[in-house]
Amino acid sequence: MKTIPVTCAIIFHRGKVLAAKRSESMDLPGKWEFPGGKIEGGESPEECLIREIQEELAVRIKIIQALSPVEFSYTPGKIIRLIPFTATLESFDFHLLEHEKIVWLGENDLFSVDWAAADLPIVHEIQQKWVKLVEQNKPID
Ligand SMILES: Nc1nc2c([nH]c(=O)n2[C@H]2C[C@H](O)[C@@H](COP(=O)(O)OP(=O)(O)OP(=O)(O)O)O2)c(=O)[nH]1
Repeated sequence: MKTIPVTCAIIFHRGKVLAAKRSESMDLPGKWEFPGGKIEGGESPEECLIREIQEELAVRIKIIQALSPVEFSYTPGKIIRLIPFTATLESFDFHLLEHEKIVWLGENDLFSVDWAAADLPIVHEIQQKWVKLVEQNKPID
């Protein structure tokens, strides 16, 4: 069984988190996710995530903490290991280079988008820890 490690960023800003809609040209078209991507040879999960966010959204992030990884299989013989990290923004000029759109979700609308199945346990974890995570992922002025 092949396991593919994929990192993703839960980006907090002003008490909300960023969700991104996968475009028609991506796998799982139309599903919502936390932006990120597959780990490439030799890089750490954190290096991968900083690179992916720059490539997909053209912003810089600061990684704050790891959440619980999720393993999920969409196709027989292939498991995705989704490795989430919370993060804050270090630059703010978004360009959607791959996704169809982005939205900022607050505590009460976390489940208002059609999440990719692998993301659901992560969204539950965020909801459970919401107040603490918002506090821990505030930029220091
Ligand atoms: N980035 C990301 N991928 C997710 C999430 N949830 C989820 O099931 N996936 C799946 C979708 C894809 O099958 C896989 C990640 O692939 P990707 O297409 O984002 O990775 P990548 O940018 O490195 O793309 P590529 O090498 O295939 O071009 O993981 C998520 O929250 N973020």
